[in-house]
Amino acid sequence: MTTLARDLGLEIIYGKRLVRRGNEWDGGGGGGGTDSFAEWSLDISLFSDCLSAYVNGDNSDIVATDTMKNTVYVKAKECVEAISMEEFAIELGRHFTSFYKQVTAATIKIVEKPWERLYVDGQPHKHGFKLGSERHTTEVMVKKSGAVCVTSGIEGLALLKTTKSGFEGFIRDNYTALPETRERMLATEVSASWRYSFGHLSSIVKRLHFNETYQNVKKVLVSTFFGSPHRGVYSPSVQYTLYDMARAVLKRFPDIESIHLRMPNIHFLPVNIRSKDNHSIVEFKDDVYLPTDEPHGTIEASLSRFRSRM
Ligand SMILES: O=c1[nH]c(=O)c2[nH]c(=O)[nH]c2[nH]1
Repeated sequence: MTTLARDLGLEIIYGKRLVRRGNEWDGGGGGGGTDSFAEWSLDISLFSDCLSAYVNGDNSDIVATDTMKNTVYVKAKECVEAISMEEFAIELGRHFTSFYKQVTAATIKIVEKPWERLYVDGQPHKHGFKLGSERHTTEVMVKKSGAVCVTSGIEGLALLKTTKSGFEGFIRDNYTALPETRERMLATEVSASWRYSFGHLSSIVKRLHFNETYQNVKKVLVSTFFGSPHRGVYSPSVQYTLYDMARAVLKRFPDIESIHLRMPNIHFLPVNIRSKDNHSIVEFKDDVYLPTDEPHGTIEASLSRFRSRM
């Protein structure tokens, strides 16, 4: 921030939201190879020394938001091979902060539309995709100094298990109606974001495998939530399971510094129906539930490698 901007209490950020790009990377061979495809929605924010535009109406230090949008397509065109969202965001941040003297930092957020390769009769289709569910996200900040902060994430990872979950021993008072149980359904929609430990563009020397790490983090989250296929794992609360999942990710991936998890507790209510004279019409026997979205519990936490004793 310039001195004048500080005196005015003004912090300047501007950018372009929801820039959408679809990219096909040809597998070669005139349609004979295996094509890749990605559809992304980008938000660009620039921290910039363009005070005069705000204070005097002088636009000479403004990078037009239309130019930001065009930059996305020019940089996309330059990517002749499939690239991860994280690497693309780093490249955009590097461009904005090094090309324009006014731009001190850039934040790029990207959400991927979950197109997945289609399988026909168990065979991966060379150029066919279908829409999946959970979304890969990233947020990258690049500063003019070369400092970089990369987070990746997942949204909408819906998980449900029919047993091996309970909730007991919580505070009971005059307002508590919830029965204790060692047998309930557990359903959630996980949102996770994790921060990588490298902090400077110069430390990014080799091609980074963000897509592979994304897939592997997802696997660790899912397998920790469910446990082994036959025995599963007992969850005494969403809180305990969330912490277990966060710990498993930090343990498995040394280049992840911290992780934030949000796991709503999506309730499936046991159905019990009684007549006016208290005769049971439907009695719940771990079978029929009323699925609900609202209200739901929200359980979240962040775990950081340096503050934990891992
Ligand atoms: O796993 C749970 N954690 C809670 O904090 C909570 N609160 C509640 O009503 N049910 C549950 N379940």
